[in-house]
Amino acid sequence: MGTVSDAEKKPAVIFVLGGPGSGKGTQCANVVEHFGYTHLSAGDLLRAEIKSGSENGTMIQNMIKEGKIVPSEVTIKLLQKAMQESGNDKFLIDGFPRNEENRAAFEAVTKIEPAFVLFFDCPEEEMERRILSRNQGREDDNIETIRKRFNVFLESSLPVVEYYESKGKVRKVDAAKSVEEVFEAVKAIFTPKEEKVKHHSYAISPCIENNLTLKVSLYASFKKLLQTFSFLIGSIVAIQLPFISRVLNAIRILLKGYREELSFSDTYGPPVTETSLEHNKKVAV
Ligand SMILES: Nc1ncnc2c1ncn2[C@@H]1O[C@H](COP(=O)(O)OP(=O)(O)OP(=O)(O)O)[C@@H](O)[C@H]1O
Ligand SMILES: Nc1ccn([C@@H]2O[C@H](COP(=O)(O)O)[C@@H](O)[C@H]2O)c(=O)n1
Repeated sequence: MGTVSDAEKKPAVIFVLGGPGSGKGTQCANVVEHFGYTHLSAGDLLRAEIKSGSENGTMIQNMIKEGKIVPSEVTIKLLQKAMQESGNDKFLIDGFPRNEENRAAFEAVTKIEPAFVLFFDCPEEEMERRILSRNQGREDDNIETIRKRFNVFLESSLPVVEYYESKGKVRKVDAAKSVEEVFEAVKAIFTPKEEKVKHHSYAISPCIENNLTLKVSLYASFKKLLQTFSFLIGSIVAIQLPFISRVLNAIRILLKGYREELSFSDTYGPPVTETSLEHNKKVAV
């Protein structure tokens, strides 16, 4: 079996989908910061194309104003160019594929299948509220175009989500919560299973982790040593207990004898020996 050279390796792609204003761009920025992906927003690339004064600029501008979907070949070329220029090999492709044509054309042209689809699920009223207070000067952030975009999302974009759902590739997030809460759910999706078990969801830098591991293993070794030492001392004391008590008893008897001898000589003069008794007898006679 042949090996795949670096040049042939396909980049990892995650499609980020959800209704207009569901928070795709906001969360992609967080994922970039934490997980090193490159964020490519199809909408941003199209808006940049208008600004660049390209021949497609006017057509794109009109489509965006109407909330319509720009032909796939235009968007896919912009995405491919941005991927090549990024120098990265893992991408969050935000707001794409917006319809079945986008999806089929991307797979046919790039031969890339997404690793998964990150889908932000948000009620329409919440999305509308967010877009109307976005204040980024976007031509399509007005109530008339917003309604059109919602219809396009329901009719053309949701079927793409359903397609990937049938392939088991959709990771759905409740996007109606706060930015922080949504990111907690997103983080859980991007954190590999073994990491979650290892760190209980904490992200510890490898340096701190190594340091901690070293300290923990040193402490464990020291504790083991201490346990072995006290076990040894305990065993010696237990085994030698009869001997030790005999020695102590002997010492006690010796001391007792010595004490008695001392008190005898103090009260009655020199200790009574056979010779002195004999001497006393002699003196008495
Ligand atoms: N969880 C959230 N709670 C409240 N406001 C949010 C939340 N997420 C994003 N926002 C705000 O809502 C607005 C839309 O968010 P964002 O631009 O990320 O959405 P989007 O899905 O990328 O939209 P679009 O598809 O229209 O580009 C922004 O002003 C953003 O600050
Ligand atoms: N695949 C796409 C993505 C976007 N568009 C057009 O851009 C508009 C804004 O998109 P956002 O993702 O920034 O909300 C969108 O309404 C479309 O007109 C597109 O054509 N194809």
